[in-house]
Amino acid sequence: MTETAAEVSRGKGGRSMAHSPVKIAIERVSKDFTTRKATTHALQDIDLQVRSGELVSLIGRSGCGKTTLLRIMAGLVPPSSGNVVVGGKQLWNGPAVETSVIRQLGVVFQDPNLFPWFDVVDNIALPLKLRGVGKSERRRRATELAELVGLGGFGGSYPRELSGGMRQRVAIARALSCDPELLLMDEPFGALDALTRERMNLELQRIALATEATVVFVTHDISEAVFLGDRVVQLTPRPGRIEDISEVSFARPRDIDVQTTAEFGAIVRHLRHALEGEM
Ligand SMILES: Nc1ncnc2c1ncn2[C@@H]1O[C@H](COP(=O)(O)OP(=O)(O)OP(=O)(O)O)[C@@H](O)[C@H]1O
Repeated sequence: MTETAAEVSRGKGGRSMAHSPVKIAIERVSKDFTTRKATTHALQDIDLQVRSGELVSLIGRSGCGKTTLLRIMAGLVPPSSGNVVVGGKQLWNGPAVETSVIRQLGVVFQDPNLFPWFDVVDNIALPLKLRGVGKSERRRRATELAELVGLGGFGGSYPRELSGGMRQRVAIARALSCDPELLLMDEPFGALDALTRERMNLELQRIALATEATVVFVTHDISEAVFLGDRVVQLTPRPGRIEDISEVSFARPRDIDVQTTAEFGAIVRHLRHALEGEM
């Protein structure tokens, strides 16, 4: 972290996670993809701890391995080496995942992946259905979550009747339906226009504070990363290694106007220079 960014992160009176327990620990994780033609070294020796209730943004140039790292954390792609420990339990056992750990996770991708023939409530309730929760209880919970993500009154609407931002809210509510302790998000707002994205950033912050979820958030957008993150983790180009971790200590809830402050600008500039330095 540069001196400027370090100075910015001190003295803002933001929340400190130093004493919260570690929710997810990534320990010397490396990942190679081997195809018939070549081997791609996607990630190398990633060490990162995210504390309970913390919101960590993950940035880096295209192809540096952000999605791969998130998918390893989500139990979707096994690491080639290293460990992922969630709430003290090992996620990966060779290529197999520990299902009790997976149950602590909620995952949101850029594409909301909703079922077109289910209404909002049924889309949100799907993970509960898969876990055998009874119909009235899952509809009650899904309706509550629809309210939480600002979709009160849209429970009976179908995905085709919703805007992109509303669909993404459904995906977030669905990810929250099983009360995940850890929310993993891969460019969830990447396809939205700038204003909707700004609103969704505020919503996500509100939801994260309300649910006390720990969040890891992948984005290409430096301002979004700084606005949302307690820390911004930057990966190097392939193979992805941790290049920089910047602390962002603005108090929460953050107002969108924080982006106009000199301190915010200084952190964004620091990260932009670090990314440009990699070219
Ligand atoms: N299933 C796969 N098989 C082979 N190579 C893969 C596979 N998945 C990812 N890769 C390679 O791993 C590297 C990292 O990809 P990844 O999608 O994680 O990057 P990223 O940082 O998320 O990129 P972007 O910002 O463009 O989404 C890339 O070189 C990619 O081609």
